[in-house]
Amino acid sequence: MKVINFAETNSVINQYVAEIRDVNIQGDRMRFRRNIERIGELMAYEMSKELTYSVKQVQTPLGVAPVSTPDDDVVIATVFRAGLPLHQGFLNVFDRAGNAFVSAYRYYKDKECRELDVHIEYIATPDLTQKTLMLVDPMLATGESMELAYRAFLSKGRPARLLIACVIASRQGVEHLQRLFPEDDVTLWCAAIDPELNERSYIVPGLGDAGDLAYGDKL
Ligand SMILES: O=P(O)(O)OC[C@H]1O[C@H](OP(=O)(O)OP(=O)(O)O)[C@H](O)[C@@H]1O
Ligand SMILES: O=c1cc[nH]c(=O)[nH]1
Ligand SMILES: [Mg+2]
Repeated sequence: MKVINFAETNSVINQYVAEIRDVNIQGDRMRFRRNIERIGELMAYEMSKELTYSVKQVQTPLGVAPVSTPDDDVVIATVFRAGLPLHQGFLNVFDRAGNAFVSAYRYYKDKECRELDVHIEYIATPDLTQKTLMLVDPMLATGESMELAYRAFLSKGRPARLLIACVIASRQGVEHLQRLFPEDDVTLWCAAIDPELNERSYIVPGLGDAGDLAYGDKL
């Protein structure tokens, strides 16, 4: 798997990442969601450069203009709930894309919250056969949710290409995906890679719980 980390490049993405991490700013839920959406828009733009293009002749009122546009049949796929603002950012760019969703939640098996399981309960997707699948989820912590989501989507057709995007990844999550995708035909785009997971499998320094920050506490 190839890894592209936008934190290694100077761009305005870093400003949005700073704001979603900042404990004094992230409490503004609308700003938090919109910042993730904006990161999605910018990532989608960068990822659009990796698609397959061909020249089409476009009839203008005054003549014919050759324009190189993407030919990929894109499906944007995400994981409820935290994935929704990132998904929207991608959809703002690839506005004709298909859309796929799974619900996955991290479930602690013990009272001390040390043993984690991920449950997938709901899936809604178009046929993914021969599609360019963009799997987007803001947090890549252990990597379990991303792997299970991918496996669930595979049961609905084998895509021609897989592109993965997240906002904050942990080193461990990246290594998890590298084991899952040893070939260079899959690329992971992320806005930062953090060094650690804590004992509850949260990314450190990370930003906290992305789903709660975007949509509020849950029981
Ligand atoms: O790599 P992992 O260890 O599997 O963790 C990553 C998952 O955690 C977040 O979802 P969460 O389970 O917090 O659900 P939520 O979106 O409902 O808050 C995030 O959106 C990922 O799906
Ligand atoms: O740090 C983390 C890990 C998983 N999910 C989150 O929202 N944050
Ligand atoms: Mg969460």
